[in-house]
Amino acid sequence: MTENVIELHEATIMQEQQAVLQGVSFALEKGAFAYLVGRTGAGKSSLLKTLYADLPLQSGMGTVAGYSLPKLPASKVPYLRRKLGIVFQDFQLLSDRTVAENLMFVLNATGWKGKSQKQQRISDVLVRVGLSGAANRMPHRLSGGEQQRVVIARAMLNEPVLLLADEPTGNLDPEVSANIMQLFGEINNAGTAVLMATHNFQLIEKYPHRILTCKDGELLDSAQPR
Ligand SMILES: Nc1ncnc2c1ncn2[C@@H]1O[C@H](COP(=O)(O)OP(=O)(O)OP(=O)(O)O)[C@@H](O)[C@H]1O
Repeated sequence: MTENVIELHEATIMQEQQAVLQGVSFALEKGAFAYLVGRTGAGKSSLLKTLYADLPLQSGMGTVAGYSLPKLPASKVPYLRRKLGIVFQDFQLLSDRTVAENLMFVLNATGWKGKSQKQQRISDVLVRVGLSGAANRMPHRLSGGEQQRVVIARAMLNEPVLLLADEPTGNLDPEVSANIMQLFGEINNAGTAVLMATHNFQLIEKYPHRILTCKDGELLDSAQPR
């Protein structure tokens, strides 16, 4: 049986009291990779926010990582987020802490115990993103691409089943963007599903995957052409 990490059925994606997308139905299987595209304001970020329960799902059905979205109580949101890795365009690292301290902050906030286990996990994720030497550096001393790798390492701390990325290469030059895409590919090959919003069609051409398109208030799916 295939497991889906995302299932939406006839969902309406809302901002304030306005419907941004209607009749949204799609599933993303465990370990799959899909892009989310569409013009500015088409609803990509709103859809992602709904998936990580930053916006409520008020109409339609939806589950993410096994959590049912409609009426998800606020007390359950941290448990859902622990199953997800979330990566944004602007790096959002704590600027007054080292790379390792940024990662430790998340481990402490998500209930990890044991100093040596935590240090080991930090070391493992930094190796995975190719930054094993950066643990004691301050974020602003790193390049944009390196900072984004730290953000990806942070997103991987709790071994998410799903990585949600909103314009993760938006501020990076083409070569660094390609490196970040290769890293997403490795993470995906290791079994984490990825849903990535992007405007970068060169990357999509170079690394082809299923494409979900926000258009005219609907979500179109390259896997289900009309
Ligand atoms: N916080 C908010 N409050 C009210 N409306 C919002 C809010 N954020 C976005 N919107 C509106 O929701 C619609 C969808 O915006 P959204 O940010 O999801 O689009 P997007 O496809 O991610 O765009 P971009 O590519 O520019 O990031 C837009 O009409 C936008 O003006």
